[in-house]
Amino acid sequence: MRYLSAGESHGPGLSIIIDGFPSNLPVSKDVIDDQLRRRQMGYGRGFRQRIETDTVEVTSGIRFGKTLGTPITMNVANRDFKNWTERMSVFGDKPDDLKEIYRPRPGHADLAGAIKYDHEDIRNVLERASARNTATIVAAGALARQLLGQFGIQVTAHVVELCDVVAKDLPDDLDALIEAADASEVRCADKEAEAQMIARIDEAKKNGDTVGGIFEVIVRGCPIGLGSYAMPDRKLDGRLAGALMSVQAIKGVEIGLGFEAARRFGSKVHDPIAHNGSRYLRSSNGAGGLEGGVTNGEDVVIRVAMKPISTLYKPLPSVNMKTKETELAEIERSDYCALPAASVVGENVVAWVIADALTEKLGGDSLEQMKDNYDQYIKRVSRR
Ligand SMILES: Cc1cc2nc3c(=O)[nH]c(=O)nc-3n(C[C@H](O)[C@H](O)[C@H](O)COP(=O)(O)O)c2cc1C
Ligand SMILES: C=C(O[C@@H]1CC(C(=O)O)=C[C@@H](OP(=O)(O)O)[C@H]1O)C(=O)O
Repeated sequence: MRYLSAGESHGPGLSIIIDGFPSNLPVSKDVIDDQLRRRQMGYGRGFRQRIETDTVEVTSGIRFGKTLGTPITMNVANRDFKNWTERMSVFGDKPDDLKEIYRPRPGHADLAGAIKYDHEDIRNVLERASARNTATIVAAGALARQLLGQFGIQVTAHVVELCDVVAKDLPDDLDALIEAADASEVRCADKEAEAQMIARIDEAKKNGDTVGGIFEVIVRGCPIGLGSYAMPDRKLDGRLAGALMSVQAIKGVEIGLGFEAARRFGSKVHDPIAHNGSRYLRSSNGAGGLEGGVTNGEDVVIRVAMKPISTLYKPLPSVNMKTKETELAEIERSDYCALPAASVVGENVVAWVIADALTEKLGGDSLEQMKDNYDQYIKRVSRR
């Protein structure tokens, strides 16, 4: 499966075209819209989310609520465009009084993008570099989740650290963990930590500053054998890390114990193998469900680090690219913290990659063929 996405943050809208999705999968617009709604939420978001109420418009690839196996086109409108019609006009003339951006914001694509694409007005860079684009990625992930649901695979995420606040008291049971995260304004299942996290966001806002943090994505129900060790680009750990790292502001991905594994002896890292009479299982999951780039039947567990939002209301020094004078960086309307939203993006990105690996494993033309092949495969697995 693959996709191409397009769209500027304050242009008319965003689009995504998905290719390779199997046919005959019942899909619901409500499920997609619900994921889009979740992506907009979270304490610390800026004013933009009060303007937008994201919903998807599907213009190809689905008929009578089922996928056709042909390219699926999904569009998400930018409600804010009505406030930008002249400044973001597609074919109109540039307004004489247009305020252009010349002072790149550290942490953004502004400087490198303006030089790379020969843009004077940095808006030409930031419009596409913006994380607004994650709305379409989430829409694709929301379709993928519906495919995964047919095979009992569930993808969830929750916030484990925000700035220097660490969630400690987390429920062991996954359903309870997710219920608590869903009820939290910062998607953190530890109530005490949640209050401190909210305080950190308030502190950042008060100081014209921003915060990031870490979220964890958990995939339950993955069969053993997704991905492959045979070629580097088929390794599922690399594909997951690559997809997550391509999300705006994501700067680190750990699978299982991740960096902690490097600090321990092997005997305290690797997961002993047992058999309970019907299947192989592990007494620990330091590998995070992936060995050799292949799922091993345990939960896939990934931790993802997001840097603090780059636009600072109390800006850092920059350079005016017109005059080369030292000036403060541009201020663009901005979030203070988008970690809860990023965790929803992460969930959906992971859902996409796992669905891609599943269609690869099972043959992805129709849901029926996938199901037949899944049943056969699971039978074979149970005989090993
Ligand atoms: C959901 C989400 C919302 C974001 N909101 C903002 C924002 O309001 N202001 C901002 O400066 N950066 C925001 N970012 C981060 C920037 O888009 C990102 O840092 C920038 O494009 C540079 O890319 P890089 O951090 O991946 O290098 C957001 C990121 C995500 C995932
Ligand atoms: C629009 C979204 O996020 C935007 C991501 C973003 C950035 O620089 O990445 C900057 C802000 O844009 P604006 O200046 O329009 O408020 C965020 O609001 C969204 O997530 O829907």
